[in-house]
Amino acid sequence: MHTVRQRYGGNLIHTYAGPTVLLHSPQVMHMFKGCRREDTSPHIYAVAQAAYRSMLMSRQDQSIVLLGSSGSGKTTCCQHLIQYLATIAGSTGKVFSVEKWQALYTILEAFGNSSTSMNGNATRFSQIVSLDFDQAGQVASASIQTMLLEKLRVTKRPANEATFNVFYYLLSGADNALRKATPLAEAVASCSLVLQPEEKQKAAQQFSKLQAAMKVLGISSDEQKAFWLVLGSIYHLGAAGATKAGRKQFARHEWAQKAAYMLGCSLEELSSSVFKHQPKGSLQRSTSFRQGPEEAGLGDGSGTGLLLTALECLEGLASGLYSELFTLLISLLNRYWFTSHIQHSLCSMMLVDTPGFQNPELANQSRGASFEELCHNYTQERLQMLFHERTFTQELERYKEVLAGVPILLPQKSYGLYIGAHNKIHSSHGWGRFEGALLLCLLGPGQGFPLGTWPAGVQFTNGVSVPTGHSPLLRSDKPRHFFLGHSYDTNWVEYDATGWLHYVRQNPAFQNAAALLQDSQKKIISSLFMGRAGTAMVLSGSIAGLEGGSQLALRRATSMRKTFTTGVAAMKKKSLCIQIKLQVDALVDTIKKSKIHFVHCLLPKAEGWSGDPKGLAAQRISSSELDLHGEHCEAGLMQLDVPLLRAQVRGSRLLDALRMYRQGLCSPLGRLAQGCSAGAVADSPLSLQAVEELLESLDLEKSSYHMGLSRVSLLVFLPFPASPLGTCPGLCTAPRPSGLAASAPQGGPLGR
Ligand SMILES: Nc1ncnc2c1ncn2[C@@H]1O[C@H](COP(=O)(O)OP(=O)(O)OP(=O)(O)O)[C@@H](O)[C@H]1O
Repeated sequence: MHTVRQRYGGNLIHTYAGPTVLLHSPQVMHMFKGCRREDTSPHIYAVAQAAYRSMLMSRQDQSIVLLGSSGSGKTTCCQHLIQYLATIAGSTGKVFSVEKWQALYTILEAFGNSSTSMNGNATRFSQIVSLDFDQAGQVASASIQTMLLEKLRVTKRPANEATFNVFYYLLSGADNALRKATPLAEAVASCSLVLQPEEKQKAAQQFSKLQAAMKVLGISSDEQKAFWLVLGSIYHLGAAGATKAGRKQFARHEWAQKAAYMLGCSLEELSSSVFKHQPKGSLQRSTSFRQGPEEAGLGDGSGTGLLLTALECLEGLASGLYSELFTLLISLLNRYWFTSHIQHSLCSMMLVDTPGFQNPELANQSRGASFEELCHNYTQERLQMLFHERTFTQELERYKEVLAGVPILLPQKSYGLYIGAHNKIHSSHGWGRFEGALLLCLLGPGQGFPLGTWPAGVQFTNGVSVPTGHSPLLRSDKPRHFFLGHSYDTNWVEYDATGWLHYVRQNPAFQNAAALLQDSQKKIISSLFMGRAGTAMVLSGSIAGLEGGSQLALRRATSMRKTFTTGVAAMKKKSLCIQIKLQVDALVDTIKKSKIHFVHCLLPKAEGWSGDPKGLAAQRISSSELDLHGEHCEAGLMQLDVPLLRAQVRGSRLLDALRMYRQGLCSPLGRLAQGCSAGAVADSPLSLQAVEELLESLDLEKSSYHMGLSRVSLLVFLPFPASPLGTCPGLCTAPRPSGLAASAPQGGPLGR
């Protein structure tokens, strides 16, 4: 029998396997309600509570940023955070019930998730879910902005990975009426080749769930039908394929004809949207885009060709259609959330969930990582950089005077990112000028760090010196492959740069998708897409969900648009690579204006690690960790991969943060201790005043501390008298509630 140990409210709870202890339930939520951060032990509800309380006390926007590897539980945590806030804060007019949030995630998971080698239901886009709170601390409105959708997944993806869930749901779940209304019969028949019977049954159930969720969030049956038509047309375009040589055209016209019918246009119109405006030229390869990249290839993988192949044109339109559909979906979801009480919102809580670190090797895959995976890793790195800035740099800056003379070892910045754009990568390094330029424009510009030196001759930078024999960028012995050391070299990812030139060029067919939908002869399609066109869709294809609603939502949208429209960005935004960087800039700029709470999610186990300690991933971590391979521990019923966990903890710089904490920084109580340990209290009247100000800035009640001449004493908190969770098995006590009720703060709404 295994013992599960869990701390709640500073009290260790013991329970035994047998009676199930729910870590996430309304009962547990109420244990955290109203608590202060220092009263609670680590739990995702504690983070939600701390952010909520901080927002009520300071009236400052808050954000909760989730970091970690793919499959480490970020989206799951995000859902728990929303459920906590929706339950504890409540909403005006009961508009924002937990059921409605569940409906939102059902829809997002259908259209934005897919099965990857690292996660059976991986998020393939980045999102900011914002809750706007009113004077009473209740949710008054909400909105969602999405960016970095992996739209090319509809046309090409790593071998053995799936496209977006919704395709499988639709093709498995469409009933007779829907099949009659949309010519999906052939598509449904061919889908049965892809899915096993039990998978098909599950997908069909998910389709019913999706339809119900769309109804709950106000998406009408006509609107839904428009969605199924566009999805069906994308599927048929894939089956139509494109010619291998000669004139650029569809390979199988009968499928293209069906796609045109579903889109409400003629075959000629569809054909010209896909292939027109393309310079004539010889075609190198072509096949159906439903194959993997290895099979499909990308015309000019050598980096020398400049013409788009017929297949690339087709990929452009199909991914453009999906991108437009996703943008519309987000717009419709926001339409629902904005319906009520929009004028009264005062502060926002932003929940940031992005696809986690991708490393095919962790899933025992021998392929190199793709460009899309680089983009997700880049986003994670930028968020980690933000963590570094907020946790270390700004904290030290804040207490610079107090800490004068106190030795603080600041962890170095991750240098995997900062490749100087102004340096040239020569072809002698094994990968082409274009791929080098691509990497540089994605990872480098404007970072403003001084130059370092890369031993192999390429100059790049990290803001600190590169340790001898180490480089964040290494050549692979495979052609057009390279390694990038993410998370301070704890997560080496091998990339395959074949065909990356594709991403520095505009694909006109992608741009044609919007016009095709707006000009559709099918009213249910054209009215929907025409209706949403305009200023709200300015960044269509990049950021979705910029419609106005509450003042706070408008402010966020304006801030994001600004990132795209000012300075150098405005001139270069036509480059797809720059667009990716700008999307991440917009994400980071938006949350930077708020108080940020970070949640680091850790992957407990990975196929590519635990099974083979001598695997490539293991060989590329430092020797001190190599010694510990094979060390696994059992916690409860789960096998943990200790070396993998250790690498993640190192990569997230959590230990450095804890060290800072021990030195007296990084938390209200820590800051208090720091005031004492630095000897600041008795040194001078000025220091004394600084400590007083410090204490005032913390939300500690005056009665909970005593300030003397040389030290500050914290008064011992009294234990909480009774448990409200008598019915919850295994939980014997609860955290001490603070004097301030979370949903009804003392001293007036949103105030002290
Ligand atoms: N605390 C947990 N305990 C057990 N399983 C969990 C926990 N959190 C998440 N999971 C499971 O792990 C899987 C991956 O979770 P999730 O999709 O939330 O990860 P993620 O970090 O968002 O991944 P990605 O970055 O790929 O989107 C899911 O099947 C989920 O049910």
